[in-house]
Amino acid sequence: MDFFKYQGTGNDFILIDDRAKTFPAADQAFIERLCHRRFGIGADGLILLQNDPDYDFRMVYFNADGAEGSMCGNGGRCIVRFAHDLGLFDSETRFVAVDGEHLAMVSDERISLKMSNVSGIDDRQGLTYLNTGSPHVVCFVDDLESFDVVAEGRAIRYSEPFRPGGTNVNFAQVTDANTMFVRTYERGVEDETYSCGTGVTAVALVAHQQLGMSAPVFIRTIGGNLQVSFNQQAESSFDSIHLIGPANRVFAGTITV
Ligand SMILES: N[C@@H](CCC[C@H](N)C(=O)O)C(=O)O
Repeated sequence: MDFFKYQGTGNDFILIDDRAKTFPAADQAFIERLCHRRFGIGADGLILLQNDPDYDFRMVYFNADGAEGSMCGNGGRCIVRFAHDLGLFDSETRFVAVDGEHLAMVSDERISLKMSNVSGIDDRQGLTYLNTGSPHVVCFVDDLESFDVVAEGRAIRYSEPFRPGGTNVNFAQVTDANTMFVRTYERGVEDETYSCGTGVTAVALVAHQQLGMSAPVFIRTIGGNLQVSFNQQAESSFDSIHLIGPANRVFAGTITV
């Protein structure tokens, strides 16, 4: 079975062309092993590209723990680059994922992915929570470089307000009038990732609502730079949300296990 490794600002994924629908998608232990950084290929997640009668393709996402996940923004940008590399479309595409329809545009350097609309930014026991296709908490901190993202993120991820499903946790620091530095603890990876697309999208919307930042918000992550544009419909409702940044193939290989 052939696989392709892609990364989007350091969030890395195993991509499988599963248009024949032969991949063992129900085998959580197998997917977890493929994502394992020592016993497998190593990745934050695994993504299947499947046929769909109404779209250019269907995206099925699995977290590194092998369980099928919610929407993955960086994975969405990577599967768009993968589909373009496969010759499935020229410059614009329309695909379907767990949270519905997505449009995307490809340029040489960047992928612009239209995210699902967001309605509602909640306060859960003093923590800011919203869903951008995946659930996210957003916390503003002062010295993010030295912040213990894993310990602090894990504590929130498993805390009572977010049971039973948990949440991803983003820590953000203002670096200038329209730029944030963001680090993310990711549910289902159960570690800090180099970036999280639905996470930086959540941070951008909260930065607009609470700090007055205007679209597009520029986000620096450990893995690279992203941009989030959006339209605010009402107090905490947003549409025309686009996650913009690079996504590239790293290598290809064959699964023999
Ligand atoms: N890295 C992804 C988020 C993937 C899903 C997340 N781990 C979850 O389980 O909610 C992204 O780029 O959005």
